[in-house]
Formats: sequence, structure tokens, C-alpha cells
Amino acid sequence: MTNTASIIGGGVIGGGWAARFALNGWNVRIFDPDPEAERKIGAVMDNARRALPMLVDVAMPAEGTVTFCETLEAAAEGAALIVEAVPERTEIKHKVYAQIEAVNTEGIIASSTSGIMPTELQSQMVHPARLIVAHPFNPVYLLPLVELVAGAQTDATMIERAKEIYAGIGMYPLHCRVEIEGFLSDRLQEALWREALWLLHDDVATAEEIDAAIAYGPGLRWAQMGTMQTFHLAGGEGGMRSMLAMFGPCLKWPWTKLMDVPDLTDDFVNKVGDQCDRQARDLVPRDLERIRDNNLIGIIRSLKQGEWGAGAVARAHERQLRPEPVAAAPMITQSRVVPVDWTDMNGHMNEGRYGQIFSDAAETIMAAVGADDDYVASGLSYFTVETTIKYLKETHAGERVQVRTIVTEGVRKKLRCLHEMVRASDGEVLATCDQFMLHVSLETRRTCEPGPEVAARVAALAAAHEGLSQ
Ligand SMILES: NC(=O)C1=CN([C@@H]2O[C@H](COP(=O)(O)OP(=O)(O)OC[C@H]3O[C@@H](n4cnc5c(N)ncnc54)[C@H](O)[C@@H]3O)[C@@H](O)[C@H]2O)C=CC1
Ligand SMILES: C[N+](C)(C)CC(=O)CC(=O)[O-]
Repeated sequence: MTNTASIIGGGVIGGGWAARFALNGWNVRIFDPDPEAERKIGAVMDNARRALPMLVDVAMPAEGTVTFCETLEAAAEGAALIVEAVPERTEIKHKVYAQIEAVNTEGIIASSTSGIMPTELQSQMVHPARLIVAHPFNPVYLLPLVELVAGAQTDATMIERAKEIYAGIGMYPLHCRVEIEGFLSDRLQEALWREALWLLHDDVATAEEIDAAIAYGPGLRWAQMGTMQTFHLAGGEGGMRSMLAMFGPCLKWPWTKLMDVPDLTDDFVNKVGDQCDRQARDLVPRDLERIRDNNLIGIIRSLKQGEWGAGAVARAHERQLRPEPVAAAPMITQSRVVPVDWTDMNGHMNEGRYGQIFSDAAETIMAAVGADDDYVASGLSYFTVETTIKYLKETHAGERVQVRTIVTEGVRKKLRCLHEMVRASDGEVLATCDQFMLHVSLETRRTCEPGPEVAARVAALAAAHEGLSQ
């Protein structure tokens, strides 16, 4: 059964939630009184459709429906999850909860608030036990973090249910156990932002220089380890203890002004705004969003290699989405979108990536005949000894492709596959690969006979595919 999420407020964050849920197969009902909301969400959905499928090396589920409702009541009625993403004003949020409660007494109400305490948010509700904070990060469709916070009246089971829901759409639910304004991430981000505003206010540095001071150094580290582990390493072999002994006292030196905030006068707001506009040069926010998304995809995909941080989350999501191989003839051994980091200076999928996708297809065949991760861990595997790839048509980032495979030989040590990569939209053949593999012992690094079960399954697949041609 398809799940339904109701989204109240379709701005930057509501649009991002709509994209994340819909692209993970949920039906979405949105209410936003802004007559421009549908157009704005359409633009976010377009960005997300391009970006999110590039994170995983498998096909995403079929997209859910996105319905724009005339009233809040129509959007909220009957939904198991109601995502609130209205402006950061307590009085607006209270009013919205009252409207939701008039038509829905069961669903989880998940506020996107960046820092208002859930105890405050639920204080006027009739059924406060179901209100939680689920604080996301922009762009919601790409960044996995969602901070979950319970209020004093929240039923503890809501957090457990929410963890399952958000993990199911590829997110990293971080339960903030102690309720505190600004939760964890925004307290950290805003400490830095306050300092940045002071530096700009006092003409110590421009917006561009302040961002360079992060993007070329600490920011790169923070994508994969937070402040604690980063400084643990900065202390050398003595770790964090050495770090605290040497640099701890500096925290009391006049390096920071962290507690007060520059007054947001019109002059100061214009000064910051003008510098940020100049920094963006001729790029408008929608252009910058695409650049940001491409960079995030590249970073998260590289973290996937080592199953680290956000990359481990994307890998876990991929495992949830990976279909069991179906013994069809030919077999669909890959179904995925071409990611941005697979393209080259010619603006199309680089030739090396054809090797990658056919290798991934061969791994699907290996798994289907029982030469899976456990088999490889037992010391037996297949090595490729020869491939012939024909590049027939170009393919580009964002295009959905499939690989269809037939096993053309499966006798004793030999396993030969003919793969054909096609464009999913029209079946056009983009490339073919004739791949010859030999069964090996990972101990001797020499060929050997496969185990009897694998041998039987390879022979059966070859028999089932006999006479087929691509
Ligand atoms: N912008 C950001 O980076 C982040 C924002 N948030 C939180 O998400 C929430 C929404 O923020 P944004 O999306 O940035 O704001 P936004 O201003 O982009 O969107 C708010 C939307 O709510 C709509 N709205 C206003 N009153 C409404 C009502 N009564 N019923 C339904 N819709 C209504 C507005 O028309 C607007 O489209 C806030 O609580 C904010 O703190 C959370 C994470 C990041
Ligand atoms: C600026 N902000 C407080 C709205 C930021 C967030 O809440 C999270 C984010 O995306 O950085």
C-alpha cells in the first residue's frame, strides 16, 4: 500500500519534503495558500528528480502522486504523517495545528521548525502526544540528516515510528534526546554564523573571504567528520586530550564574540545582502542550487566508497531499494540513473563508467548464481579476463538506463555474459559488452572449479538463456 504524507506549507522546506517523499514512492498532498506554490514546488521537484536518483546505484521506486489541495483540511484528512513547514512563527504553527486537529486525530504531526521547542508547539493541542519535531536540512531531498525531538507531552513511541519512516526514505534520523532551543545542528551552525556576521560587520573580511575560510578547509573536513573527531585528530597521537591542553586556553582569548549578535539594521542587512549578491556573480539562486546539488552528490558518492557518514546512509538506502534478481531471460541486471560524476569533458558518460556499469551487472549475475558476498568471503569468486565493449550511442547525466544480460556460456570454470545497456525511456541500445569470467580461488589467485551449487546454477542460467540473442 502506498503511504500518504500531508505537507502543510510548500516553501523551501515543504517543497523539499514533497520531493523526498514523492521520489521515495509516497503519495503527497500539499496545502499552501501562496498562488505561486505549485510553480515553486515544481522547480524544486525538477531539481530533486535530477539529483536524488544519482545518489544510489539502483532504480528509485516509482514516483508517488503529488496533489495540490485547495484547503488545509483536504490535505490533512486521513494522512498518517502530517509535515508542518509553515513560517517560523509560533502563532502561525499553533493555528495550523488547530486546523489539522479538526480533521485528523491520529496522524503524526511533524514540525520542521528550526529551533522552537516541541513542548511549546504542542502546548495548545487537543492530542499533543503525536507532535514531534522532525527538523530537516536544505536541500531536504539530498541531505540525510533529520533531527527528531520529543516534547514533554509526546508519546515516546512516536519517535520510534518516526525513525522508521525517515530511515525508509533514505534519511539519518538523529534523536536529540534533550529538548533544547535550536536542537543540535542549528546551535552549532548559528554559533559560526554569528561570528561570521561580526567579521563582516566589523569589516574584518568580506562575505567571499569568510566563505573561503570555510569552504577550502574546515568545511571539507566537516563533510565527513564533525568538530569532535576532527580536533581529536588535530591533537596528534595524544588525541583530544593534547588538543585541549594546547588550544583549550585559547577559547578564553578574545578570538570570538560568540554571545552577542550585530543589530540587523537596514544598513547592515543591505551590506550583507550586497556582498552575497556580488559573491554569486551572475548566478541566480536556482543556478546555485544546481551547482550545490552536483557538489553534494559528488561528495556523498565519494563517501559511499568507504561507507562513511552520509555515504553509509546512502549505501543503506540503496540496499533497501535493491531488488532481488529475477531469473528472467534476459535478466535486468542494472537499472539506474547516470550520475553527474560519471560524465566527462565531452559532456557524456565517460567510457570508464561503461566498464563500471557492466561490472555491476556481472555482480548481479554472480549474486543470482550464489557467488554472493558470503561466497566471496569464503575465498571463491570470479575474475573477468576479457571484455569487448561497443559504444553505440551517447548517454548523459540524469538519464535512466538498464542493463539486460544473457549468460552465453556457463561450463565449469567459465562464465560468459552478453550485456546490453539500453535507455529506459525508449529501449535504444547504448552499448554492449561481451564479458568473459573465470572462477578463481582468492587464496591461490588461480582458477579453480566453482562449488557444486554455484556450478549448477550457472549451468541452469546458461541453459535458460540458450538461443537468446540481444
Ligand atoms: N529554510 C531553511 O533553510 C529551513 C527552514 N526550516 C523550517 O521550515 C519551516 C518552513 O520554512 P521555509 O520553508 O524556509 O519557509 P518558506 O517561507 O519558504 O515557506 C513557508 C510556506 O508556508 C506557507 N504558509 C504560510 N502560512 C501558511 C498556512 N497557514 N498554511 C499553509 N501554508 C502556509 C507560505 O505561503 C510559504 O510558502 C520553518 O519552520 C523553518 O524554520 C527548517 C530547516 C531549514
Ligand atoms: C537557517 N536555518 C536555521 C533555517 C537553517 C536550518 O534550520 C537548517 C539548515 O538547512 O541549515
